[in-house]
Amino acid sequence: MSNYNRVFLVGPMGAGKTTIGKLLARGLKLGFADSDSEIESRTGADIAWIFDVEGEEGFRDREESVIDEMTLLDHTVLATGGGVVMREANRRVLASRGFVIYLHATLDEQIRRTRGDRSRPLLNGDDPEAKLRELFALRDPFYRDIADHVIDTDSTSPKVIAQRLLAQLP
Ligand SMILES: Nc1ncnc2c1ncn2[C@@H]1O[C@H](COP(=O)(O)OP(=O)(O)O)[C@@H](O)[C@H]1O
Ligand SMILES: O=C(O)C1=C[C@@H](OP(=O)(O)O)[C@@H](O)[C@H](O)C1
Ligand SMILES: [Mg+2]
Repeated sequence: MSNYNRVFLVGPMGAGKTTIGKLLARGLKLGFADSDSEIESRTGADIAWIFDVEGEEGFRDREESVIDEMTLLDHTVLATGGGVVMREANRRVLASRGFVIYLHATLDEQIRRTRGDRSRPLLNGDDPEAKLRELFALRDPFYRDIADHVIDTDSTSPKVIAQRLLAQLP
């Protein structure tokens, strides 16, 4: 994989966007950014607080404006949040401004990797598994739609996935 200027990672919660993004950025000698971290630092509050006080729509408004800016950062691997594809404006800028990688994970693996983690407010309800299933059914077609490359993340470590991406990508 050479000559990548802007790489955008999309996929469901637990796919490893944040974890693999950092490793991939190092391998590509690019900077790393995460839209969720940027939203938190701009707001001065964590995502759970934003959902609590401003609701999901408040979070999505913040996300849309951060995505519009961050998709213009050169020499950067950008990890997005799993719900980024729910807004058409985000899909449009992601698809047109850089190389989009869909980190795919099966529902079982999403469940395993997010279990007990209270930092994802959408999974704090009574039935996080049903929620992940519902979100994945809705979002998977969008991830596929905007992806330039899809990689399965189920069966191996973030380090190996990053190495595979470095070797596989055109
Ligand atoms: N390929 C993988 N194999 C095992 N665990 C993983 C893998 N990718 C990520 N994880 C773990 O899953 C959790 C969620 O990863 P994270 O990078 O935050 O995902 P995302 O940003 O896509 O929601 C973390 O605890 C991380 O260490
Ligand atoms: O799927 C979603 O709607 C969300 C995913 C989270 O990011 P990760 O996919 O990095 O966990 C974060 O943006 C927020 O909790 C909402
Ligand atoms: Mg993340």
